[in-house]
Amino acid sequence: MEAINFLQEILKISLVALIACISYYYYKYFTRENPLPGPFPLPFIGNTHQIFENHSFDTSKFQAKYGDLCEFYTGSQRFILLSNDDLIQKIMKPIVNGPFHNRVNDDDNGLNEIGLLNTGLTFNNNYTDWQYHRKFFTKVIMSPSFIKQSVIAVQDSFLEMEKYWDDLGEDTVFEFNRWMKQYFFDTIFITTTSNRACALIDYYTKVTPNEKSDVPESILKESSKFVESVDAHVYGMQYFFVLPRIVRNLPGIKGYTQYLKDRVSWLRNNVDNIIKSKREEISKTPIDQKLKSDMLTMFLTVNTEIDITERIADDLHDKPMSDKVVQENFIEVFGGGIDTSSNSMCFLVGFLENNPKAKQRMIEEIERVLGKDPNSSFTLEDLSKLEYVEAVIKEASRVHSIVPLLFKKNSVPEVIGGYKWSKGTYFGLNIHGIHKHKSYWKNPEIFNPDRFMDNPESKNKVYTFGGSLRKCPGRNLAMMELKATLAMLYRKYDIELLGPLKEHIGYFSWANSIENDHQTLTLRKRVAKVLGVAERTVESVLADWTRIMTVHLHSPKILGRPKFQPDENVAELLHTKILK
Ligand code: HEM
Repeated sequence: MEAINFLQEILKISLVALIACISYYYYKYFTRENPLPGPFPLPFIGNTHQIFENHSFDTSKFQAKYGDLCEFYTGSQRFILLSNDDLIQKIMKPIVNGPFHNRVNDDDNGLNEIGLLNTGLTFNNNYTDWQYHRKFFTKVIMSPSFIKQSVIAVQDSFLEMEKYWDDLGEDTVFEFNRWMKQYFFDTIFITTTSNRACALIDYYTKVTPNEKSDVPESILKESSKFVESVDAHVYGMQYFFVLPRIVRNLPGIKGYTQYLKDRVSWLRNNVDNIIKSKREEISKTPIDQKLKSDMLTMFLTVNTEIDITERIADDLHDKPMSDKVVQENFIEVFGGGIDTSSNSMCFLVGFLENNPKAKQRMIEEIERVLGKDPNSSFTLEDLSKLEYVEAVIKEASRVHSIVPLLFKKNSVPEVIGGYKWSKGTYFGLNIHGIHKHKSYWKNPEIFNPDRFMDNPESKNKVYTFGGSLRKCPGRNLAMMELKATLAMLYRKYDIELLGPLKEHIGYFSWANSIENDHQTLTLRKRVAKVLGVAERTVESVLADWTRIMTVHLHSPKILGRPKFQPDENVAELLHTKILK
């Protein structure tokens, strides 16, 4: 009897606590600053249940129902949704330490839980730290010399991928999204570390389980886990930011929350090992020998006696970077540069295959600028002449925004949309909605790259890479990679799309839409047997990769300088032996 009474008391107290929480939630809701139209939120979860659809974070329906200036809630966090260009102008201004510099609050519990707050770039609210890290990205990734070097890496990765495609044969059905993911992973890895990641060969061995690979299984497994963990990291950023703590810890969801945490922590440990290997490689390099100029070497040598960064450091940051800081920045490159580029390629192929005229015009430009021989190599200068290809990329990213929603918050009270907002208000910039807004775009639903050729000003209205000082630092690299990949694919292959890509839009689709979906196609070489020399080239490039196989993700055995410098070696192969 006593036990029942006790339980009844507990129940009563819980009920009172629940009613108090709900009352407080709605008290805050009904007394909120500048009430705007928007869906009515539920206690604890807000509108989270209305936002998720098909694994997507879809806010366009709010714009359709409530207009260009409206609101929604995730948990108790309110977001002001801005869906036209005029509303975001002030936020997108590049102002030093400006009022909209940060994306999240200093005390964001989700990002804190997964260790992403105030580290690296994306969620770093400490302006001086952010500025210092950003310098590396700007000086390295945006620099023409880095991009030039990357043009070679992209061509090498493509050659490797083609070799696998050739082996699979023309009637094979390809899951293009998966190939693209591995391809961009390998490309980014080699340009940032000078080492090979083996993601392509790992995927190839997965689709051909009966074939024996030269690469040890342990390395392939490691590579797989690395790719999976980068995915978890990108997805985790959004998951922990958007989902309220109470939802993350619900039975059934909690296990997944833990899985994401475990993967991110695996990634950190693994990157630490890569850093250690690189440190050792650097320390074993004779003083009179030039160090490689990859991004990781720059991070590790800054403010040391062997600094190769040409004084990137400043008075505020005159100490070498700790492994922890290097790790965070290094992971951001992967987080920012793989899904975005591979998803872009999938949408590009989807649009081009459904728009034969645009495709034809693009192929003509590629052949005119790069020459008719589909195997000839090209440079950054060549790529810069591909104006129509660039228009195609911009238009595809307009019709299907790769990052459809951006978050910004104000650090001081600000006026937006005619309302004064207290500091710490969250603004959701509905890029998808702005890219399709009828007031700015004629026939916005139609894929028409000509709009960028006829009216170059249109490009200023596209926010593929965001805006403000935080505009994507990987944009030059990404644009080069997309142009190069489109050129290599379309100068050689006829593509048959076997099914439409589902129209996922929304923030979560940034990482996962293509993962949940499958873009299947077949590839047929247009100029099938012209290869001759080049076919041997592919073989020799691969043979060299195999010889330098001791250079892999993080094995301590690789320490010391490999006999071959993969980048220089392949570059030499491509540019001296083959092209001359
Ligand atoms: C098609 C490819 C890409 C797209 C569409 C894309 C898009 C974006 C967008 C929209 C932002 C947010 C900007 C803002 O808040 O206004 C961003 C930020 C960022 N991107 Fe990219 N990106 C791409 C490729 C890359 C690559 C290749 C890298 C790295 C090598 C990269 C690294 C980053 C980083 C580190 C940030 C955070 C910058 C900061 O907060 O200062 N991205 N990107």
